[in-house]
Amino acid sequence: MAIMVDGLGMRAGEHWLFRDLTLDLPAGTCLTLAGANGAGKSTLLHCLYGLRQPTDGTVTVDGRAPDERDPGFRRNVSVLLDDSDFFAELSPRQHLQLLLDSFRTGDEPDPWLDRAGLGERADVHAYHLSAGQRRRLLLLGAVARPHHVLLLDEPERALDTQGKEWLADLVQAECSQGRTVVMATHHPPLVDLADQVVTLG
Ligand SMILES: Nc1ncnc2c1ncn2[C@@H]1O[C@H](COP(=O)(O)OP(=O)(O)OP(=O)(O)O)[C@@H](O)[C@H]1O
Repeated sequence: MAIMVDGLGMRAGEHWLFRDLTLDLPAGTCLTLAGANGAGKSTLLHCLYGLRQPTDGTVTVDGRAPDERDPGFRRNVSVLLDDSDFFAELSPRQHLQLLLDSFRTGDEPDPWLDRAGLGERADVHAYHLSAGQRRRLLLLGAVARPHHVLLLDEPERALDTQGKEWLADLVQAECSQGRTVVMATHHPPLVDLADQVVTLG
Protein backbone atom coordinates (compact mmCIF):
# COMPACT_ATOMS: atom_id res chain seq x y z
CA MET A 1 0.00 0.00 0.00
CA ALA A 2 1.27 3.48 -0.83
CA ILE A 3 -0.68 5.05 2.03
CA MET A 4 -2.00 3.36 5.16
CA VAL A 5 -4.03 5.19 7.77
CA ASP A 6 -5.17 3.34 10.86
CA GLY A 7 -7.53 4.71 13.49
CA LEU A 8 -6.55 8.29 12.72
CA GLY A 9 -8.06 11.03 14.84
CA MET A 10 -7.42 14.74 15.25
CA ARG A 11 -8.93 16.68 18.06
CA ALA A 12 -9.43 20.45 17.68
CA GLY A 13 -10.08 21.70 21.19
CA GLU A 14 -13.19 19.92 22.48
CA HIS A 15 -14.17 18.82 19.02
CA TRP A 16 -12.87 15.98 16.82
CA LEU A 17 -12.17 17.07 13.25
CA PHE A 18 -11.98 13.38 12.27
CA ARG A 19 -11.80 10.18 14.26
CA ASP A 20 -11.25 6.45 13.64
CA LEU A 21 -10.25 7.10 10.04
CA THR A 22 -8.85 4.02 8.34
CA LEU A 23 -7.61 3.96 4.74
CA ASP A 24 -5.58 1.70 2.49
CA LEU A 25 -4.55 3.39 -0.71
CA PRO A 26 -2.71 1.29 -3.32
CA ALA A 27 -0.07 2.79 -5.61
CA GLY A 28 -1.52 4.35 -8.76
CA THR A 29 -4.80 5.41 -7.19
CA CYS A 30 -6.40 8.73 -6.32
CA LEU A 31 -8.12 9.69 -3.09
CA THR A 32 -10.09 12.91 -2.83
CA LEU A 33 -10.94 14.60 0.45
CA ALA A 34 -14.32 16.30 0.38
CA GLY A 35 -16.20 18.25 3.03
CA ALA A 36 -17.25 21.74 3.99
CA ASN A 37 -14.86 24.58 4.79
CA GLY A 38 -13.21 23.86 8.12
CA ALA A 39 -14.03 20.12 8.00
CA GLY A 40 -10.35 19.17 8.37
CA LYS A 41 -9.17 18.38 4.82
CA SER A 42 -6.00 20.51 5.04
CA THR A 43 -5.35 19.16 8.53
CA LEU A 44 -5.48 15.59 7.22
CA LEU A 45 -3.07 16.47 4.39
CA HIS A 46 -0.75 17.99 7.00
CA CYS A 47 -0.87 14.69 8.92
CA LEU A 48 0.03 12.80 5.72
CA TYR A 49 3.06 15.07 5.20
CA GLY A 50 4.14 15.02 8.85
CA LEU A 51 3.48 18.70 9.46
CA ARG A 52 1.00 17.87 12.23
CA GLN A 53 0.91 14.97 14.63
CA PRO A 54 -2.51 13.31 14.92
CA THR A 55 -4.16 12.93 18.31
CA ASP A 56 -4.73 9.21 17.67
CA GLY A 57 -3.73 6.55 15.18
CA THR A 58 -0.93 5.89 12.74
CA VAL A 59 -0.03 6.94 9.21
CA THR A 60 2.40 5.34 6.75
CA VAL A 61 3.16 7.09 3.46
CA ASP A 62 5.41 5.39 0.91
CA GLY A 63 6.62 3.00 3.61
CA ARG A 64 7.55 5.63 6.20
CA ALA A 65 6.04 7.56 9.05
CA PRO A 66 5.51 11.05 7.57
CA ASP A 67 8.27 13.48 8.51
CA GLU A 68 8.82 16.50 6.29
CA ARG A 69 12.30 16.97 7.86
CA ASP A 70 13.37 13.52 6.64
CA PRO A 71 15.12 13.89 3.23
CA GLY A 72 14.22 10.29 2.33
CA PHE A 73 10.55 11.07 2.90
CA ARG A 74 10.68 14.40 1.06
CA ARG A 75 12.44 12.75 -1.89
CA ASN A 76 9.40 10.58 -2.62
CA VAL A 77 6.47 12.67 -1.43
CA SER A 78 5.63 15.86 -3.30
CA VAL A 79 3.17 18.47 -2.05
CA LEU A 80 1.24 21.55 -2.99
CA LEU A 81 -0.19 22.95 0.22
CA ASP A 82 -1.76 26.27 1.18
CA ASP A 83 1.56 27.91 1.99
CA SER A 84 3.52 26.60 -1.01
CA ASP A 85 5.48 29.46 -2.55
CA PHE A 86 8.06 30.31 -5.23
CA PHE A 87 10.94 32.75 -5.74
CA ALA A 88 9.39 36.01 -6.94
CA GLU A 89 12.61 37.10 -8.70
CA LEU A 90 12.94 33.94 -10.81
CA SER A 91 11.07 33.25 -14.04
CA PRO A 92 9.01 30.09 -14.58
CA ARG A 93 11.79 28.72 -16.80
CA GLN A 94 14.41 29.40 -14.11
CA HIS A 95 12.21 27.72 -11.47
CA LEU A 96 11.80 24.63 -13.59
CA GLN A 97 15.46 24.52 -14.60
CA LEU A 98 16.51 24.74 -10.95
CA LEU A 99 14.15 21.95 -9.98
CA LEU A 100 15.02 19.66 -12.90
CA ASP A 101 18.77 20.21 -12.37
CA SER A 102 18.62 19.61 -8.63
CA PHE A 103 16.73 16.34 -9.12
CA ARG A 104 18.83 15.46 -12.20
CA THR A 105 15.77 14.35 -14.15
CA GLY A 106 17.35 15.18 -17.52
CA ASP A 107 14.08 16.87 -18.61
CA GLU A 108 13.99 20.22 -20.38
CA PRO A 109 11.76 22.90 -18.83
CA ASP A 110 10.04 24.06 -22.04
CA PRO A 111 7.79 21.03 -22.68
CA TRP A 112 6.57 21.24 -19.07
CA LEU A 113 5.93 24.98 -19.37
CA ASP A 114 4.14 24.57 -22.72
CA ARG A 115 1.85 21.85 -21.39
CA ALA A 116 1.00 24.08 -18.42
CA GLY A 117 0.13 26.99 -20.73
CA LEU A 118 3.08 29.01 -19.39
CA GLY A 119 5.18 28.98 -22.57
CA GLU A 120 4.54 32.65 -23.32
CA ARG A 121 5.23 33.64 -19.72
CA ALA A 122 8.36 31.52 -19.38
CA ASP A 123 10.77 34.44 -18.96
CA VAL A 124 8.90 36.98 -16.84
CA HIS A 125 9.61 37.33 -13.12
CA ALA A 126 7.20 35.13 -11.16
CA TYR A 127 5.80 38.18 -9.35
CA HIS A 128 4.37 39.37 -12.70
CA LEU A 129 2.31 36.18 -13.11
CA SER A 130 -1.45 36.19 -12.58
CA ALA A 131 -2.93 34.17 -9.71
CA GLY A 132 -3.84 31.28 -12.03
CA GLN A 133 -0.43 31.35 -13.71
CA ARG A 134 1.23 31.23 -10.27
CA ARG A 135 -0.91 28.23 -9.43
CA ARG A 136 0.17 26.51 -12.65
CA LEU A 137 3.82 27.16 -11.78
CA LEU A 138 3.37 25.74 -8.26
CA LEU A 139 1.64 22.66 -9.69
CA LEU A 140 4.50 22.19 -12.14
CA GLY A 141 6.94 22.43 -9.25
CA ALA A 142 5.08 19.61 -7.51
CA VAL A 143 4.80 17.24 -10.49
CA ALA A 144 8.01 17.84 -12.47
CA ARG A 145 10.25 16.39 -9.72
CA PRO A 146 10.50 12.64 -9.06
CA HIS A 147 7.93 11.37 -6.53
CA HIS A 148 5.80 8.38 -5.65
CA VAL A 149 3.06 10.24 -3.76
CA LEU A 150 1.48 13.62 -4.52
CA LEU A 151 -0.49 15.60 -1.92
CA LEU A 152 -2.56 18.53 -3.22
CA ASP A 153 -4.63 21.05 -1.30
CA GLU A 154 -7.36 22.58 -3.49
CA PRO A 155 -5.14 22.50 -6.59
CA GLU A 156 -7.96 23.94 -8.72
CA ARG A 157 -7.82 27.27 -6.90
CA ALA A 158 -7.48 30.28 -9.29
CA LEU A 159 -7.35 28.06 -12.40
CA ASP A 160 -9.53 28.93 -15.39
CA THR A 161 -11.54 26.31 -17.31
CA GLN A 162 -8.58 25.28 -19.45
CA GLY A 163 -6.33 25.17 -16.40
CA LYS A 164 -8.76 22.87 -14.60
CA GLU A 165 -8.83 20.55 -17.62
CA TRP A 166 -5.01 20.50 -17.65
CA LEU A 167 -5.08 19.71 -13.93
CA ALA A 168 -7.52 16.82 -14.38
CA ASP A 169 -5.30 15.38 -17.15
CA LEU A 170 -2.28 15.80 -14.88
CA VAL A 171 -3.91 13.86 -12.04
CA GLN A 172 -4.95 11.07 -14.41
CA ALA A 173 -1.42 10.89 -15.83
CA GLU A 174 0.03 10.71 -12.32
CA CYS A 175 -2.11 7.70 -11.45
CA SER A 176 -1.57 5.96 -14.77
CA GLN A 177 2.20 6.25 -14.13
CA GLY A 178 1.74 4.45 -10.81
CA ARG A 179 1.83 7.44 -8.50
CA THR A 180 -0.62 7.94 -5.68
CA VAL A 181 -2.54 11.19 -5.40
CA VAL A 182 -4.40 12.57 -2.39
CA MET A 183 -6.17 15.87 -2.94
CA ALA A 184 -8.56 18.07 -1.05
CA THR A 185 -10.90 19.60 -3.59
CA HIS A 186 -14.19 21.41 -4.05
CA HIS A 187 -14.15 20.78 -7.82
CA PRO A 188 -16.61 17.98 -8.81
CA PRO A 189 -14.72 16.85 -11.98
CA LEU A 190 -11.67 16.16 -9.80
CA VAL A 191 -13.81 14.20 -7.33
CA ASP A 192 -15.03 12.16 -10.32
CA LEU A 193 -11.44 11.03 -10.97
CA ALA A 194 -11.10 9.50 -7.53
CA ASP A 195 -10.84 5.80 -6.77
CA GLN A 196 -11.77 6.62 -3.17
CA VAL A 197 -13.53 9.63 -1.63
CA VAL A 198 -13.41 10.53 2.04
CA THR A 199 -15.94 13.12 3.15
CA LEU A 200 -15.00 14.82 6.39
CA GLY A 201 -17.33 16.62 8.78
N1 LIG B 1 -6.01 22.68 17.83
C1 LIG B 1 -7.08 23.26 17.35
N2 LIG B 1 -7.97 23.86 18.17
C2 LIG B 1 -9.09 24.42 17.69
N3 LIG B 1 -9.41 24.46 16.38
C3 LIG B 1 -8.55 23.89 15.51
C4 LIG B 1 -7.36 23.26 15.94
N4 LIG B 1 -6.75 22.75 14.85
C5 LIG B 1 -7.52 23.06 13.78
N5 LIG B 1 -8.59 23.74 14.18
C6 LIG B 1 -9.68 24.22 13.31
O1 LIG B 1 -10.18 23.13 12.58
C7 LIG B 1 -10.61 23.56 11.29
C8 LIG B 1 -9.96 22.68 10.24
O2 LIG B 1 -9.41 23.43 9.20
P1 LIG B 1 -8.88 22.83 7.83
O3 LIG B 1 -8.12 23.95 7.20
O4 LIG B 1 -8.20 21.55 8.06
O5 LIG B 1 -10.26 22.57 7.07
P2 LIG B 1 -10.52 22.39 5.51
O6 LIG B 1 -11.52 21.27 5.40
O7 LIG B 1 -9.24 22.23 4.78
O8 LIG B 1 -11.20 23.74 5.14
P3 LIG B 1 -11.27 24.59 3.76
O9 LIG B 1 -12.22 23.85 2.82
O10 LIG B 1 -11.83 25.90 4.20
O11 LIG B 1 -9.86 24.70 3.22
C9 LIG B 1 -10.27 25.03 11.21
O12 LIG B 1 -11.44 25.75 11.52
C10 LIG B 1 -9.20 25.20 12.28
O13 LIG B 1 -9.18 26.50 12.80
